[in-house]
Amino acid sequence: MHCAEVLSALSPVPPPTKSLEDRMEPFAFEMRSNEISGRGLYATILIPAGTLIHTAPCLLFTKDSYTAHARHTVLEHYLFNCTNGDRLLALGYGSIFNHDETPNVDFRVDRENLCITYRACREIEAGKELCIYYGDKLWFDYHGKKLEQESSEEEGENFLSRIEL
Ligand SMILES: C[S@@+](CC[C@H](N)C(=O)[O-])C[C@H]1O[C@@H](n2cnc3c(N)ncnc32)[C@H](O)[C@@H]1O
Repeated sequence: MHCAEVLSALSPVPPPTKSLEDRMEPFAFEMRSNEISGRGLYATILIPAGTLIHTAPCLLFTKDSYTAHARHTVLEHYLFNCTNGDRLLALGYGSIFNHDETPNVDFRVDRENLCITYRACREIEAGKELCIYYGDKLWFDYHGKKLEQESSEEEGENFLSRIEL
């Protein structure tokens, strides 16, 4: 018996059922782009209400580092608010959910564990875009609606702020 066969007999490793590429892709959604809202996430299967769709690990920007640096960069439109003024940048697909005023995905900001979870808040048909609610003050044209002007004190207050655990 060759050495490799002995090792294989001692600790058999089941062959992978999917290619590495398939295993790295999300299961229930895919990313697509359009000219109006850029990249977004779309259901590839029927997603039942309450399904955990994604957990995004996050990078922390303290309130001070946000105020001094991040708010002056493209990150301003990607950061999620924490109740203490800190901000989280969602990694993975967490920053790709677009906004809808009747969202089909709810999110929870978990400052302690530095993650954000996204759940279907109703049943979502295959092909539908997965959207969250950013808040009342939008900084982009939403279906032709007038944009709210930001005041300096309020800047960021309603952006991507939802429920913090
Ligand atoms: C958190 S990012 C979402 C991902 C973004 N679409 C991308 O390609 O990076 C927020 C940005 O997406 C765009 N966006 C999100 N929801 C939108 C909507 N309903 N209509 C138009 N643009 C939207 C805006 O440009 C906004 O600044």
